[in-house]
Amino acid sequence: MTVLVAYGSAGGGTGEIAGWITEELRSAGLNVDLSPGGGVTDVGTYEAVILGSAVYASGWHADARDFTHRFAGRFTDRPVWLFSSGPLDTSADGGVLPPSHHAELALRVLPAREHGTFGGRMTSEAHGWLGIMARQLAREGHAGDFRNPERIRAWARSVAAELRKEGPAHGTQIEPSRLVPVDPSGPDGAGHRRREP
Ligand SMILES: Cc1cc2nc3c(=O)[nH]c(=O)nc-3n(C[C@H](O)[C@H](O)[C@H](O)COP(=O)(O)O)c2cc1C
Repeated sequence: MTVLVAYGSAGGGTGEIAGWITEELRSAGLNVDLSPGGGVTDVGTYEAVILGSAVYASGWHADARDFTHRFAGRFTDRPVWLFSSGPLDTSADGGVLPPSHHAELALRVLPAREHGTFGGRMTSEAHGWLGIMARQLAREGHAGDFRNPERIRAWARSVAAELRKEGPAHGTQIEPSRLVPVDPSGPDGAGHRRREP
């Protein structure tokens, strides 16, 4: 089974998380391609996808947003998992955090079966605008690495176990007729959304 791990990351912290997830999936015997979401042009060959993003100002990185819009409605018969990396504290390890509106949209339109939130990382060595913000956040006491590799790796192992148990033929089964168009001119217009029951 070939799995795509795609991500949006400005400072590299979320890219590293995607790398940890990739390692766990490969250890479980899965073939995995790892790529920034913006570089993915074709998802036809993948039997499952994990899409993750850093959170900035309560929203997803452009690479993850673009992936969502580009491939809306393409995973009705294949499983998708989502993750966000953001909080600069340990709140993500303390319970389920609500998804951002971009993650909420991706859950509906890809569609995806689950969204997990992991802590983020902000270091004052970041360059450019990130560095300026990071130094500001550091002054306010928010800088640090709040990612939890063990929790992230355990999450990836549970995804791998689900994939191996279900096999390639059993994805998130949503009939195309249950997808209805949304206004693509709207701020979150992405082609389709799941029809309300
Ligand atoms: C300007 C700025 C805004 C941020 N806004 C949020 C936010 O709204 N919610 C959140 O959970 N984390 C927020 N963060 C924290 C980032 O999501 C976190 O640092 C993340 O690990 C960055 O990932 P990256 O290194 O892959 O870009 C913000 C960080 C910066 C610098």
